[in-house]
Amino acid sequence: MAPKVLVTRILPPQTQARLLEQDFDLFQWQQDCCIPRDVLLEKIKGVDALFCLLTEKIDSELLDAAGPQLKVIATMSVGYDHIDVDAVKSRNIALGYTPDVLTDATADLTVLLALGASRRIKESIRAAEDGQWGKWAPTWLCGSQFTNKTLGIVGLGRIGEAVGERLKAFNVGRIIYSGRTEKLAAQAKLNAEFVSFDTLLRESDVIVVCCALTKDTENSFNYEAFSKMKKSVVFINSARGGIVHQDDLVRALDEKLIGAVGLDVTTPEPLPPMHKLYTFPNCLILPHVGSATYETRENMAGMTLQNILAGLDHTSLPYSI
Ligand SMILES: O=C(O)[C@H](O)CO
Repeated sequence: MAPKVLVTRILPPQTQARLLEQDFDLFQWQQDCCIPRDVLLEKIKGVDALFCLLTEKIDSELLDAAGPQLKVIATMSVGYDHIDVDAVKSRNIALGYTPDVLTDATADLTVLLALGASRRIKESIRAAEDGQWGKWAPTWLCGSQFTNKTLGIVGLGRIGEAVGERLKAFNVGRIIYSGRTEKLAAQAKLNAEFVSFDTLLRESDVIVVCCALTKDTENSFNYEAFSKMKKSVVFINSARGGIVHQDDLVRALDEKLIGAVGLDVTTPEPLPPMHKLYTFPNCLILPHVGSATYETRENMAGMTLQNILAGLDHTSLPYSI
């Protein structure tokens, strides 16, 4: 009998074609929006494999609704804070994700945000488009550059390291990082120093948040943290919105405690268009597009399908959590 497989979105074209070639009893959500929770809870019943995105909360309620035959869950994401990993593992369900493949795309976008925020790209584009472009003037729309500055990386994992490598090319003077543990190989490659979170906050000119969202990192960028930063700091988050206490970020911007902000992630997502964060000229916000290149998304989908096939085959997942 063909395995029952639930896929929560239409996939990038090559993987979508491969999916349709499989001998699956397939339910695939066809609309260009997230599958509603009630539909997911209904459709999960009796499935053998779930192909999900970071938009679906995978918790005990969902696993109970699925039933004991569920063999594998594969998320098309490297982050898995939307998944109750203990609940999945305690049911002996194989769990897969997509590490490595989105490192370059996400690091590229993090650098783009850092450059964009520090060089006032949002104000510059608006000025050009809104007819405020007057004659060249010595200090109009000046930002700051990275030469000889201190870069602070929060979380020197794959993406943090790739961001460090890229920003090195902009002649930063010093790279410091914080995190749970020292990362000796990456540290040596970047000539970086492991410092406390407090030191990183106080000494960085540019802070990039590249860590996972966990109980320990949740809301770690709060008012107290913003108060310790240099007033000129460029603060970038391309990891997860929940790492930042967003109301405190608004307050810090209001009180001009920080220089410029670049966010690819917020709470909630999507961030409502009327949100106060959009009103700050020095706060650049993108709609969670870190991994959004055709190449990367196709690779992520392909890996997720490989995980599903392995899980259904009772072999170990090629990319397992
Ligand atoms: O976790 C992930 O895969 C990323 O946030 C998607 O861009």
